[in-house]
Amino acid sequence: MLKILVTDPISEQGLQELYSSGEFEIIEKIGISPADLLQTIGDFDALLVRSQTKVTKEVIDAGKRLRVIGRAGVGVDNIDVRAATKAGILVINAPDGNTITTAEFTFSMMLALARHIPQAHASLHEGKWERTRFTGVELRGKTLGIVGFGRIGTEVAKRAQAFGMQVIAYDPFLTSARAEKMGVQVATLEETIQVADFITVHTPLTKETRHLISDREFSVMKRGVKILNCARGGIIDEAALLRALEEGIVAGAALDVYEEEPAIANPLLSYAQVIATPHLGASTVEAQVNVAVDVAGGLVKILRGESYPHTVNLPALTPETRKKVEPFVQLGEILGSMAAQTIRGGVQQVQIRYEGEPAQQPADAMTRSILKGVLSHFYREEVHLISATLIAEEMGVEVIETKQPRHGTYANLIEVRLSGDQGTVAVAGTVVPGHGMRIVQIDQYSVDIAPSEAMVLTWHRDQPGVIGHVGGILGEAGVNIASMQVGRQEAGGQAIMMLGVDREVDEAHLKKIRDTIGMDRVLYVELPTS
Ligand SMILES: NC(=O)C1=CN([C@@H]2O[C@H](COP(=O)(O)OP(=O)(O)OC[C@H]3O[C@@H](n4cnc5c(N)ncnc54)[C@H](O)[C@@H]3O)[C@@H](O)[C@H]2O)C=CC1
Ligand SMILES: O=C(O)C(=O)COP(=O)(O)O
Repeated sequence: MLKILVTDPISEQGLQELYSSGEFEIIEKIGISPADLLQTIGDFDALLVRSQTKVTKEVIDAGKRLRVIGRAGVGVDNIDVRAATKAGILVINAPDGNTITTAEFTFSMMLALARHIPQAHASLHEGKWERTRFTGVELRGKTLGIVGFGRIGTEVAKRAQAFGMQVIAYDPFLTSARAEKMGVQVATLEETIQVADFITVHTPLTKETRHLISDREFSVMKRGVKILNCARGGIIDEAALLRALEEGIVAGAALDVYEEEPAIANPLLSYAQVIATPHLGASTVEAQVNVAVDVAGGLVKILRGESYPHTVNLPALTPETRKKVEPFVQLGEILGSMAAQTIRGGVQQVQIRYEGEPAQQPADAMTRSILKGVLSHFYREEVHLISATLIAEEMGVEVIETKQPRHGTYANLIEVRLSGDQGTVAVAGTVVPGHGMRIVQIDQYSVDIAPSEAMVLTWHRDQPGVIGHVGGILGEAGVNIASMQVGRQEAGGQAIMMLGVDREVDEAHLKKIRDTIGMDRVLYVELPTS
């Protein structure tokens, strides 16, 4: 039975999805220590976390059986996604379930910041009645700068507009058409933070967004600006925020997330102008049910071999697109594998040409599959669809894709051309509806043969008797020939023979074939046909 480890608090309703399927053994070890996690993870096929568990490279390396990591929420910065990708482990999340909750939370923080509610509450609890000390400001008429205009940023903008605020936003993916539709001004980061009275960040934490707001950015802000971070600790440089508070640039900050969590000894917490919560943005009953149900459903699907839309390290396809690309994904791996087994020496470049039908589809899944087929013959470890692109990049293999409309015999065609230190090889194939895959070209030779799990390829001079002779040797080896195809450019010239065989051919008999008169090269290849 597949085993799922749960290490952060996940809503019961989500876990119920897993338990009720009856297909998995579920072990809950909430708050497991990093050392225990390293000890334990090796027995599990899936890991389910929120933001507390740090899924480091060490954890991933120790997760020998791990196939999928599920994140009940949005941010995956607590997971070493690159290491997971390299290891062929799928990372999935649940980005839709906590958007409204987090937007509402951000807005609550903005109101609290504008009206000093936490400070006034604390003062009254201390027995003080300080009515003038906590005079605030209205949101109406103020400008809100939103950095990161994705799901949450967009919902925060809608709420701000309802409060009569002007919204200016910076997001590299925000088009002016969308901004206009939303009634939002699109701007650069600098413009956004320069004019805003309130600034809120809603990007993920990545290499690019770490310390996106630092000393330089604080220096251009309006004096007395109020700033919020309900996204991720580290997007705002905490040391720079401290300096900006000291200098009076920032009049107030609302923080839900910190560079280090739990943020027990964070110096920012000693500032009266800083209001702070312990990473509560997504903590509502509704959001926790939503994300847990979504991600648990995703784990079930992935472990059953089905698809789930929110894959972090593998582009997701709609069911219709998946149906269309699936045959080409299979063909791609076979072509890649065939090309890799026929090229002499190593591979430095993979050129892929999609023609006709596959050219109309997103190439990613097909390209990954081709790379898997190619790299599996050169890489020391197993190559997965998830890891193929990253491994090609790490091996320094250049990948070039081209797409073109149908212009020849075939309604669909994929050509894989490999180049390396000792030469080039090109293999092309097509999918014939109702008849399956066909290999239709090897280098300069046109052929037409169904790929089979085991094949013998010979390059020889076109002359009488070769086919019979090779057939005789295979017969002597007890190897049945299931299919055969010969290609040549001209009578008596160079030719190729491709034989689909029912089982492996041993080295001794391959050598006998090699010793046949006129034979240039003989290869036994195995293709990933199943
Ligand atoms: N405090 C909490 O409990 C919660 C925090 N979050 C955090 O909020 C983040 C955003 O969540 P969603 O809006 O759902 O994600 P999203 O993916 O819908 O939006 C993120 C946006 O940031 C933009 N972005 C990326 N790099 C950028 C850059 N360098 N500069 C400006 N914009 C950039 C993207 O284009 C995208 O539009 C999550 O990644 C997570 O870290 C999410 C939920 C709860
Ligand atoms: O979804 C996110 O990115 C969050 O930050 C929520 O984190 P949590 O699941 O509450 O630990």
